[in-house]
Amino acid sequence: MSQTWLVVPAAGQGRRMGADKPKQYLPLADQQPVLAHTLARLHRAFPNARLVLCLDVDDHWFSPRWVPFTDWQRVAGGSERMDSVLNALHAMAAQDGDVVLVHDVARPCITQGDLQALHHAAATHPAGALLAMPVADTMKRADKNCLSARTEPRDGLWHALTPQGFRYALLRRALETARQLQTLVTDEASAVEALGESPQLVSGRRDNLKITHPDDLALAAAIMASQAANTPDGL
Ligand SMILES: Nc1ccn([C@@H]2O[C@H](COP(=O)(O)OP(=O)(O)OP(=O)(O)O)[C@@H](O)[C@H]2O)c(=O)n1
Ligand SMILES: C[C@](O)(CO)[C@H](O)COP(=O)(O)O
Repeated sequence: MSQTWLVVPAAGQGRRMGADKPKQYLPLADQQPVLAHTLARLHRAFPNARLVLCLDVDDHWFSPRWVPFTDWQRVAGGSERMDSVLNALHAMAAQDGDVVLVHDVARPCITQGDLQALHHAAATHPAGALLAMPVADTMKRADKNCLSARTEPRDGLWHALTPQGFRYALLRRALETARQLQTLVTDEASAVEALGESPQLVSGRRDNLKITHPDDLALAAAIMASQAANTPDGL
């Protein structure tokens, strides 16, 4: 029986947020930090999973009281998100066939339904899977003066979200290859695609917000309040 692993990249500095601490430690609903909310949602879906938490080596905000998992470890983050994830993969005592879900700590609004749907797709599709949502807006290409140069075709365009899930051996090979080629990837699926594989797109909720800019905090809090009010069996 393969094990499920959760890798949570949480070593970012939150520069675009511009706060006095990394955004994963900013208070959200009931004043718990973003990190605590994200881990609670992951634990509700996968209470027996093994958690690998990527934290900056100089992180002095983290507290283990926010980790509900019994089986967890922390690893040092890297200079880029992909380095943090690869550090986690190198620290895991995983089997090649284990399922690894990678989820941004900055996405606390993730729901149980999306988590279970993604996990099933990652466990059944050989090239893995990622939550994503089809582009619904007209897409513009800006020039250097922030003028609209042209409209990009949006047919078949999706926003990549997280979690993204893969068998351990495939994900480790993909990220190690990206590093060897000095290719900077901003998500795991990019590295897997570069191997010639095609991960499954799993249509996810549009409220799976990545907290990035200052106004995202109030938006995330509003989403979580709405989810709590409209999901009788919990989130
Ligand atoms: N070296 C890094 C950079 C990012 N992340 C994590 O990757 C996720 C997505 O990254 P992003 O939203 O860009 O977070 P930051 O890098 O913190 O934001 P910014 O780019 O504004 O500094 C976040 O959960 C972040 O903590 C990480 O673990 N290690
Ligand atoms: C992984 C990700 O959330 C998918 O959209 C995104 O690529 C993270 O990018 P960031 O620049 O590290 O926030």
